[in-house]
Amino acid sequence: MPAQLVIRRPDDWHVHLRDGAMLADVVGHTARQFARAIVMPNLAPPVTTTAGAAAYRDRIMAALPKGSDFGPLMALYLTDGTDPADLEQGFALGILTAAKLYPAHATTNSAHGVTDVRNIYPVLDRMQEIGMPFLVHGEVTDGEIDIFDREAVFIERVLGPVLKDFPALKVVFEHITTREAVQFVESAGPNVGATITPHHLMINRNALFAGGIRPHAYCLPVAKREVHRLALRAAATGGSAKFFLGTDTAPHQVAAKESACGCAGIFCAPHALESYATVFEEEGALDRLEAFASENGPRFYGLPLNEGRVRLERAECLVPERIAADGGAVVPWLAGETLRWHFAGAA
Ligand SMILES: NC(=O)N[C@@H](CC(=O)O)C(=O)O
Ligand SMILES: [Zn+2]
Ligand SMILES: [Zn+2]
Repeated sequence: MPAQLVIRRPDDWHVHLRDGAMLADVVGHTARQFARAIVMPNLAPPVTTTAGAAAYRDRIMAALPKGSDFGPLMALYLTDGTDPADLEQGFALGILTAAKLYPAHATTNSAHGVTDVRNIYPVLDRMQEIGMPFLVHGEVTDGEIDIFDREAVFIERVLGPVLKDFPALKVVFEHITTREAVQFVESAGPNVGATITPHHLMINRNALFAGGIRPHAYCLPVAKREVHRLALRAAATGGSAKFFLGTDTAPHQVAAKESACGCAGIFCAPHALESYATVFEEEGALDRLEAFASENGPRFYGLPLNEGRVRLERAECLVPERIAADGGAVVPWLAGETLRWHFAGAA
C-alpha cells in the first residue's frame, strides 16, 4: 500500500462554478486541485454567446485566489438559436473550448436548452468541420420515460442518430451513469469519450433513500442500480483512454437542497481527487488514476498535458459537514465522512 501518490497535475472536464458570491466561494476548491476545467454555461441566464463566455471567463479570473494559475476553459450553452458563425469565431479565438447540449428542461437551468436536436444540426455540422467538442447532457425529458431510463433512451433516440449523421463529430458524453452509456462509448470511434463523476462511482440509487430521503445524494442524471455503478467503475479504472475525469461539481446552497423541491447537484470539488483515489484503490488500479485524471482528457480535447505534479498522501481526511460561504453554506460530497487519502498540493 503506497504511502503517497504523485501524479501529473490533473484537470476537471466538467464543473459548475456558478456566478457572483457563489463563484467566489467555490472556485478555489476546483483551482486547488486542478490546473484547468471545462466550465459549464448553465447560469441564469445561460452563457449563449462568445461575448458572454468571454465576460464570464473574466469574472472567474477575478474570483480566483491570489496567485492561482488555474485556467478556465469555456463551454457555450447551445440553444435553438445558436449562431454557427459566432460559435466558430469563439472557438477560433480560443475563447470557447466546447459547446454544450442541454435538452430543454433536462436539468438545472436548462429551460433555454435545445428543444429538438435537429434544430442545432447546422451548428453540429460546423462543429464537426472545425473539430470543436460537442458536450452532451444525455437524458431525454419526456414525462412518460422513467427517470432511471432517460440516459439509455437518449442514446437510442438522440446520440446514436446524431453520430450517424455526424460520424466525425467529437462528442463528450457527460457524467455517464449507465452500463448502456459505457458500452455505447466503448463501441463508438475514437471521437467519442465520456466523463465520469466521483459520486456515480461511489453510490447507487439506494443512497437516495438510505433511512430517509437524502437530498445531498441527488443529482442528474440520477444514480442508477448497482450493476451500472460497477460498469462505471470498470470503465474508469480499466485503462481505456475514452473515459476521463469530470466531477460535475454542482454546488447549491443548503436551503435549495434541503427543500420540498430540492435542486439536483452534488458539490464534490473539495475532495474530488481523494474520492477518485479511494475508488481506484478499491479497484486495485491506483496506477491508472493518472491517465484518467491527467492524460485522457487533454488528449481527447487536443490540449497539452500539464507539466506539474501533485501529491496525495495516505492520511485520514475528515470532510466537513458544511462549507460556510458568503453565498450561503454548501454541504460537500461525503460530508462528515473520513477519507483515507489527503490532497497535499504540488509535488
Ligand atoms: N448535475 C446536476 O445534478 N446538476 C447540474 C447540472 C447538470 O450537470 O446536469 C447543476 O448545474 O446543478
Ligand atoms: Zn448535466
Ligand atoms: Zn454538470
